[in-house]
This record gives sequence, structure tokens and C-alpha cells, in this order.
Amino acid sequence: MAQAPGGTPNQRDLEEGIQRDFSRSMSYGDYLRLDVLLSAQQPLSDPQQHDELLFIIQHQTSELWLKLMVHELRSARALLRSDDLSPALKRLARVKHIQHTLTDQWSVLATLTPSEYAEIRPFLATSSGFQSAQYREVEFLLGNKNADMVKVFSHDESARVALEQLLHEPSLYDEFLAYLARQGYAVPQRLLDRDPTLPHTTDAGLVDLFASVYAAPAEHWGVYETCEELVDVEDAFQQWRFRHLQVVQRTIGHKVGTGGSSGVDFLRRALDLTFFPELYEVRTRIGQ
Ligand code: HEM
Ligand SMILES: N[C@@H](CC(=O)c1ccccc1NC=O)C(=O)O
Repeated sequence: MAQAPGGTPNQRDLEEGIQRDFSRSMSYGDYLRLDVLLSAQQPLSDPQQHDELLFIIQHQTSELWLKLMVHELRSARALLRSDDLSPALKRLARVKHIQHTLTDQWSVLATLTPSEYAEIRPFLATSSGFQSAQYREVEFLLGNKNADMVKVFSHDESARVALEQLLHEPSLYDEFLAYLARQGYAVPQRLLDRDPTLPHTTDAGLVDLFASVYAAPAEHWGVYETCEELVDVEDAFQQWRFRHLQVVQRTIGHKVGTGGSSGVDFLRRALDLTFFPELYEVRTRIGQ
């Protein structure tokens, strides 16, 4: 058995240089504000239901990852605006990994049985993930604009203002199309002049443009790579939506949601939404 001279068997001795006194210098917990972070789990059930902590932490970790996604997507959008394609792609690659983490983490919540959830559900009252401001920020950044969603945040001034601003700003896709136009690609003018508060809808002229890119990838490598990166992001987003739907279905069946929607049927309709429709339309044209 490994043993340091003079040390306790099966125990690692601390080295001389290791910091032990943080009374006058910054520690791990200080830097990460763990006092704030770890005091934010406040179950409402009384007597406390064992699984409420799981439910809270699953959502809080999701919100932390959503915060980073918003940060990275905003940065990717700004980089496209300044024609810095490669660093924008690096941001999107990170976004994709965050999305996969969010999707994988559904397996933790899926351990919650319907009976266990039924014990917690009354304490959730009218709260629902539908009211996640950061989730809507991600959707708006990717181009799924919906002015009606802003009204849900009239009780929360900072969230309402942030969403209202994003609603009026170009999405990541709008900025990609503006970038393409600056590079000399024939982006239809109507797309460059479009009302950014409305969702983007399929444009046949843009499908033609992407068809020429996919017909000769080597000649359009950066653009081609960006298109595929965007498809990866949409694909990952849909995977998250689908896992949510599956977990909701196995947990509450066809009950109406605490947010007031029909529940599973309402969530299923989100699977028909698309951020980058032309990048899917173009697939039919490849090789023809
Ligand atoms: C047992 C677990 C869960 C159940 C039963 C559940 C159920 C639901 C239901 C029924 C809705 C529809 C809105 C409503 O009427 O309430 C909804 C929406 C939503 N939930 Fe959950 N949810 C669960 C976990 C989560 C988690 C972990 C997240 C992560 C943040 C989340 C995020 C959302 C979001 C963003 C929406 C809006 C989706 C949209 O507009 O398409 N949910 N959820
Ligand atoms: N809408 C869920 C409740 C719910 O899941 C929830 C409640 C409060 C905070 C986050 C939630 N997660 C996702 O909607 C339900 O109808 O059971």
C-alpha cells in the first residue's frame, strides 16, 4: 500500500506549500460566491419532500447553463456582425456542448416517479418553466421571436426589458445573412430589411443561395461550416425539447400544466418550430 514516510496509511499528506488560512485571502468559496449559490435551494414542502431538492437543483443548473448559452450566443452574434467568422464558430461549438449537457441531464430528473412528483407539484402552484426568461432569450437570439412571450414577464422588469430588447434586435441568423450579403452573396433584400420582431419564415431565394454553397463546399468553406454548425445547434435544441416532452409525458401524462397550457400537446407543437428552415430545405436539393 502506498504510504508517505511517516504518514498515515492510505491517506495523502498535505504539502507544506498548500494554503490553509484564508482569513486574509480569497478562497474557492469566496471567488464562486458559494454562500449565495448554495443558500438558494429553499424547498417549500412541509414536511419536506425528499425529491424537491432534486427538482430545484435540476432547474437551477439548467438556468446556469442557459445563462452561459445567452452569453455565448450574444458573443457569436457580435462576432458575425464584425465579420469575425472563425471566433463566432468557436462560440457556437461551445453552445452545442452546453446543449448536449442540458439534454443529457434529463436522465437525472427522469428518476423522479409520477407519485414522487405528485407530492411536490402542489407547492409549485402557478410557476412553470414556461416562465423561464433565459430560455426565451435563447429562443429570441436564435430567431424564434414571439412578442406575446414578453407579456409573461410584466411582473419582472429586468427580464421584460432584456427580452423586449432582444425582440427588436437582429437574431444570430439575421446577422449571418447580413454577413453573407457583405461577403457578396445574393441574399434577398427583403431578408435584410425584415422586421426583426417577427419570426423568420422560409425564403425560397435563400434556399437557392444555400444550394449553391452545398454544391461546392470547398469554394465556400467558412460559410458551409457555419451552416452546418447552425444545423447542429437547431438539432441539439430539438433534442432538448423532445427529452422535455418525454419526461413530462412519463411524469404528468396529459394533465394541464401549472403554467395553464394543455401540457404535452402544447409542448409537442414546439417541435414544429424551426430556427433555420432554409438549412433544412436545402437538404432536399443536394445532389440533384
Ligand atoms: C417533472 C419535470 C417537468 C414537468 C412535469 C414539466 C412540465 C411542463 C409543462 C406542462 C409545460 C407547459 C407549460 C405549462 O403549462 O406549465 C412546461 C414548459 C416548459 N418547461 Fe417544463 N417540466 C418539467 C421540467 C422542466 C425542466 C427541468 C426545465 C428546465 C429548465 C423545464 C423548462 C420548461 C420550459 C423552458 C418550458 C416552456 C417550453 C415551451 O414554451 O415550449 N421544464 N413544462
Ligand atoms: N409545468 C410543470 C411544473 C414545472 O415543471 C415547473 C414548475 C416550477 C418551476 C419549473 C418547472 N419546470 C418546468 O416546467 C407542471 O405542470 O407540472
